[in-house]
Amino acid sequence: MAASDAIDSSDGLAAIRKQIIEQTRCVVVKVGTRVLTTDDGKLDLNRVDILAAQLARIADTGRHVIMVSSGAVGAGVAKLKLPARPIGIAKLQAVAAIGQADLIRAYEDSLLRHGYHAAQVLLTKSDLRRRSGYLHVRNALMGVHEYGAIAVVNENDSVAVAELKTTFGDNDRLAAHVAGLFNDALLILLTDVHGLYDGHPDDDGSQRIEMVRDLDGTVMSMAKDTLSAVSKGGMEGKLRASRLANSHGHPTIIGPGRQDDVLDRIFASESVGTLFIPPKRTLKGRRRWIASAANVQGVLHLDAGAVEAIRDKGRSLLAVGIVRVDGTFSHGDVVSLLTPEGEEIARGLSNYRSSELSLIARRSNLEIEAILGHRPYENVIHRNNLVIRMIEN
Ligand SMILES: Nc1ncnc2c1ncn2[C@@H]1O[C@H](COP(=O)(O)OP(=O)(O)O)[C@@H](O)[C@H]1O
Ligand SMILES: N[C@@H](CCC(=O)OP(=O)(O)O)C(=O)O
Repeated sequence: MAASDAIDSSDGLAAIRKQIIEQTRCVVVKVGTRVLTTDDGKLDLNRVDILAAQLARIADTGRHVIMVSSGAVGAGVAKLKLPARPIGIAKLQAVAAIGQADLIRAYEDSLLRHGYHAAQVLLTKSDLRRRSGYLHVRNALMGVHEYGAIAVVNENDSVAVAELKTTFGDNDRLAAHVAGLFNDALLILLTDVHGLYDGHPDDDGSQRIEMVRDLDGTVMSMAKDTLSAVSKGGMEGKLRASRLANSHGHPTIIGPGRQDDVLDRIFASESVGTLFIPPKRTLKGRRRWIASAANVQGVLHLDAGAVEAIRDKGRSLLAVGIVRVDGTFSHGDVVSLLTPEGEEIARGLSNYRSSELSLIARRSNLEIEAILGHRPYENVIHRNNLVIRMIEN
């Protein structure tokens, strides 16, 4: 059972926290560059040590613990004594590769003092796009846990060219995707503030929000980021990652990474950071992958009748309701479904490739065989392979 199935959000805050911790079997902790860097720009080995001790205590309870750690670029800049982060992608990639060695060594040294090995896992989003890659990453992370080690994940910066065009990728989001590989997971995003504030964190009147039940536009608008050279995602990125994790059924906590006992306190169910509670209805397994991890290969523009059929009546998608097909895709690829107004309402696995779909769009099932010479499927997307609305990028 996913944690969210049993969380009654009418309970008091303390009871909800307790219930979430009791139900958590897998913990994904993400720590940002700001938390891991000392004032003089070096990798903060003391902070790694403090976090490692707490990760080990959580792992001692039998839970599957995964650390997603930024800081490779920062560590590389410090090691090479560069005056600032380089600008060009190739140089950034090289600096990340050089700094990653220090980062993983710091985790290995610290975790080993508490009886755990660190396992370096470098991922790009494309590793999760194919269903087979998604399952392999999950199996590898399970294997690391079964060997009694703790995975330390970072984006594979030196090869993640697509994500790197303008900036480094976003580890908050990567962490939400990693949590999405498992059931009963809790995502913890550690940063340099105490959680989400209801105004700018530097304003005296701003208050920490303890719990968010519905991560809607009003909550999103609380992010007041002025992005720095050090971190790229900002609070908005953390909120998007929280919403993604929530859509998988995973509670998320944005908490203070520089508080020495932050993880111990979270696992003692204390009111630390901001807790985001998932909705009761969430996605599982393959449908979760379709909605958020898979690469979208094409777009189907639907007419109003098709929108009504799939959204309101729970039907499969038929060719007759497709007005236009964009993109080049194969049978089994994930496509995005748009309303006549251009709004994305669903994603699904197409039974037909794009060249076939362009020919049979707007046509009834009776005509398909005459056009294609065969009709392998009754529908273009079966309702079991269709995810309506609960889409997070
Ligand atoms: N409403 C808000 N509440 C708290 N922090 C906010 C808010 N809006 C923007 N921020 C900023 O978000 C920053 C944390 O995000 P980020 O810079 O990405 O950190 P990290 O390196 O830890 O990933 C904080 O330092 C803070 O200045
Ligand atoms: N992968 C990069 C960090 C990317 C990232 O998301 O950074 P941050 O916003 O500090 O969590 C690195 O290790 O430097």
